[in-house]
Amino acid sequence: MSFLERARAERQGRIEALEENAIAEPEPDVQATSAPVEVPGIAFDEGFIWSAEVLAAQGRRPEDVSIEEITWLKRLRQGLDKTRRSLINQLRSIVGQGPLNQEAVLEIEALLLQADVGVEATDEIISRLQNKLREETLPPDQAIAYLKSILRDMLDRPGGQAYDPLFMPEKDRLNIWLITGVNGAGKTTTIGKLAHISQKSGYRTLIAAADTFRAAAVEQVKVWGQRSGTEAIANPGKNTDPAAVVFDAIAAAQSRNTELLLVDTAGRLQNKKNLMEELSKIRRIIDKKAPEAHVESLLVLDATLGQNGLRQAEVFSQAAKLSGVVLTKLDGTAKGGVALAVVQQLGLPIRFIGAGEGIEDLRPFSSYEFVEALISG
Ligand SMILES: Nc1nc2c(ncn2[C@@H]2O[C@H](COP(=O)(O)OP(=O)(O)OP(=O)(O)O)[C@@H](O)[C@H]2O)c(=O)[nH]1
Repeated sequence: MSFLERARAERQGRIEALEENAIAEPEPDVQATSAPVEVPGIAFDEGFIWSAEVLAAQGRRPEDVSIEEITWLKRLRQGLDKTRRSLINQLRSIVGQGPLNQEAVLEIEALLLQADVGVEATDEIISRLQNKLREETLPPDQAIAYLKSILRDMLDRPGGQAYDPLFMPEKDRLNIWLITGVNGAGKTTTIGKLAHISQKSGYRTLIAAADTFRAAAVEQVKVWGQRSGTEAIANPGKNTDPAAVVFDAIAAAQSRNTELLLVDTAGRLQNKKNLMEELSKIRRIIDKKAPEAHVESLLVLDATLGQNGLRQAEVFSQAAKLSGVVLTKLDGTAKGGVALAVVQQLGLPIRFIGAGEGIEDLRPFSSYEFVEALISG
C-alpha cells in the first residue's frame, strides 16, 4: 500500500500498513476497530493526509518522503490557517459566480489586500482572472484552480523573470550567503536553521558572527551554531569592525575548504546611512577577498509585518545587492499573502520559509506547497 493510500485509509480509521522505520505493526484488534490508530510521534490527521497528497501531486514517490517533510507541510498549513480561512470561503463564493462584475472584483480585491498581497500583485491577479472569466464561465473548483495557477506563476517569476527554483550551495566550492534584515526579523534563528540544513546535507559549513552591533548577538549565533555542530567565527574584542570579522571568516573558510559560509549581520545601527555603509563594506570585502565564491545575499523578512516589512527591504536592497528572500514567522499570521507582494514588488525570489522557532522549522520555498497551504479548502 502506498504512502498516500495509507494516509487515505486512515481517514476511514483503517491503517493496514504503517510507516517503515518509525512505526511498529499494529495489533490485529486495533486494525479491526474503526477508531484512529495512534502512532507515537505521528498524527495521521487531516493535515497529514493533505501533506501526503501535496507531496504526491508533485510527483514525489512515497518511499522518498520523510516524516519531517510531512510534519513541515502540516505546520505550514497550520501556520497559514488564519490567512486561508479568511480567503478561501469568500473567494469560492465570489469566483464561482461566472464573469466577474465590478462589485465582485472589488470584493476579491479587498480579500487579497486584507491578506497583505499588496496593491500591485492584487491588480495583476484581478486582471488575469478577469481575462480568463471573460472568455469562459468556470465552475468554482476550476476557478479556484485557475487562481492557484496564477499565484504559482507569479511566485515562480519574480519581476516577470523565470528563475531556477533549485537553491543550494554548489559542492566543492566556497558559497557565501550574506544574511541581512532588521533586528527581530529572525536572522540569527534562520542562520541556525540554515546551518542545520547545510550540515545535514553534507556541506562543510561555517558561520561569521558579524552582528557586532548588539552585544548578545554573537553569543546567540554561536549557540545556534552549536546545535548543528557549526563553528562561528567571531572577534573577541569589543566594538569590532564587522567587516574585519567577515575578512577573518573568509580566510578561515578558504583554509578549511568550507562550502557554505553564513554571514550574520546587524539589523539596526544608529541610522540608515550607517547601516547601508556597513553592509556595503561587508559586501565589498566579500567580493574582493573571495572572488572565487558564489555569493548570495538573502534578506530575512518577518511575514507578520506584512507590507511594512517590504519598506525596510529597500534599504537592504541597495546596500547588500539582494538576490533572494527568507520569509519567517509564517506560523500564525493572517498576512501570509505578503509572499506575493515580496516577489512582485521586490522582484526577488523567496528561497526559504520559516514557520516556527525550532531548528527544523525552515524549508526551501516551493510555490506549489505554499499556494496549496494558502488556498486549499
Ligand atoms: N514563530 C516564529 N518565531 C520565529 C521564527 N523565526 C524566528 N522567530 C523568533 O523571532 C525572534 C527573533 O529572532 P532572531 O533570530 O533573534 O532575530 P534577529 O533578526 O537575529 O534579531 P536580533 O537577534 O535581535 O539581531 C526569536 O524569538 C525567534 O525565536 C519563525 O519562523 N516563527
